[in-house]
Amino acid sequence: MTSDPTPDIATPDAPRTLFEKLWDAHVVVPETADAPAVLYIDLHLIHEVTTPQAFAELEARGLPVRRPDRTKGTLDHSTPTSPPDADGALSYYTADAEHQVRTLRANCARHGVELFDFGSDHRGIVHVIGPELGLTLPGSTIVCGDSHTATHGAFGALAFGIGTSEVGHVLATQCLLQRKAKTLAIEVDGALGPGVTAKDLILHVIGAIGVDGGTGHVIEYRGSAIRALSMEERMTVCNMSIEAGARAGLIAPDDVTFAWLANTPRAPKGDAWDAALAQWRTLRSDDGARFDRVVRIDAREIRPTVTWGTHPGQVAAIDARIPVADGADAQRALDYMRFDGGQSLLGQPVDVVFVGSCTNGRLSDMRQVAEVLLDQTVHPRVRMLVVPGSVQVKRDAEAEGIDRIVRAAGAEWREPGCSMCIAMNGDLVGSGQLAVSTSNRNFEGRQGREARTVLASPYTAAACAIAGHLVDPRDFLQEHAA
Ligand SMILES: CC(C)[C@H](C(=O)O)[C@@H](O)C(=O)O
Ligand code: SF4
Repeated sequence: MTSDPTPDIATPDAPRTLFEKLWDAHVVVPETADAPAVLYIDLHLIHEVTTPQAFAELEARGLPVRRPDRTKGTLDHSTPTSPPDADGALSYYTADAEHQVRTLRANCARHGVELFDFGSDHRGIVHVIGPELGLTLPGSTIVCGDSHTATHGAFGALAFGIGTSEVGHVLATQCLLQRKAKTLAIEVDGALGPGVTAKDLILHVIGAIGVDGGTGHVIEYRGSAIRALSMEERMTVCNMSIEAGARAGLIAPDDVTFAWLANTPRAPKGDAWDAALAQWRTLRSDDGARFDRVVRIDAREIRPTVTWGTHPGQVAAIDARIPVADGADAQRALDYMRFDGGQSLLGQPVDVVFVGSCTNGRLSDMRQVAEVLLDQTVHPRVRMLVVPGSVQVKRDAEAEGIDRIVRAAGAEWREPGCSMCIAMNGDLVGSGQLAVSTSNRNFEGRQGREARTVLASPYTAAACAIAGHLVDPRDFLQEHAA
């Protein structure tokens, strides 16, 4: 990795970065020394966890939702991933979980907001359904009361995760108060090796820049390795921008983006599509545009990468040794993970494997898992859950027979939702158990009390499920191919 800061000089007609173009196009009132800018928001996505108080605030002030047509709701965090019983009843983990769901349903009905409820073909994790429906569009501003809203930046949308009080502001005004962020270009060049995925790339990047490496910045991912990624892989990368502390992540839209969007139900059609496309093609950083900071990464150096600690910056290549603690934080992480510095990651026993989440719960992730699980058996010690990110992902995967491959291997094929990524719905990792997880956070207790999380790619997760311990997915994929 190299890092060369560029001077912060801007003239009115200077070439602009993609972030600056998106920013300029949405400023309603420019920022001053005393006040942040007022930004117009094109799309507000909402879910059951961060909206009850926001709607209550609206009610208390007697305000309507300003743009119900630009607000879309889904149920994902607190939802069971087991199917309804014979009477159609769902088994919620807690009364609170059920209450959140009922509250969002009532709020959406009262304010005329479309909700992708149970029974809807469009329900799923908020960051999976926005893109797959074609709600997430290049050049737009998107907010959601959820930190992984950065995912939508993969389409060249400026997408911020916001807090509950901001959710209230956006519901009431369709605007957001924001200070302009700095820009960080992460240039990844070269080709990824076989068995090395977008997840490994982003874990490697966060390891290189640190969990606060993006603080105060909007990251634009650039370079030949990024251009070569599929749309779903780009979402995996942008999704984890927040884990590097960034306000948002961006990838300039290109033909890969446009081809993906052309197949979505709600993207513009006909003449509106042609007009949109012409505008979308201008959404790139101009040659010579200045970034506040540039970091360069060589994709050829990236190996399958996992976390060994308790934040997403504590990473190592799967075939490397766990680092020896270089301070109290690292030692605490090692103690929590019950790892010794200097040990090999390979061979560490695994109890649970979770495939899903807004990072890796899309069809291509399901396909990679099926590729590894085909004609194999999950190790008897391991509980493996495969949770599609949306109803559509589940249907598409089932149409390809992926559910049958998953079940035949002895893994569970569940209903869509956030599930074990955050364990709010009762899909928990047991105390002290080691989980290999395709999600994005490995904080203490994230997947259950004293649960130990190793973040990994779908290939790595599936290979570990079969082996019953941490393995290099490349060995597995090679054996398979042979
Ligand atoms: C529940 C929600 C507010 C939270 C977030 O903001 O990200 C969750 O999605 C997470 O991943 O931790
Ligand atoms: S899948 Fe996980 S990270 Fe994504 S929105 Fe749900 S809880 Fe948050």
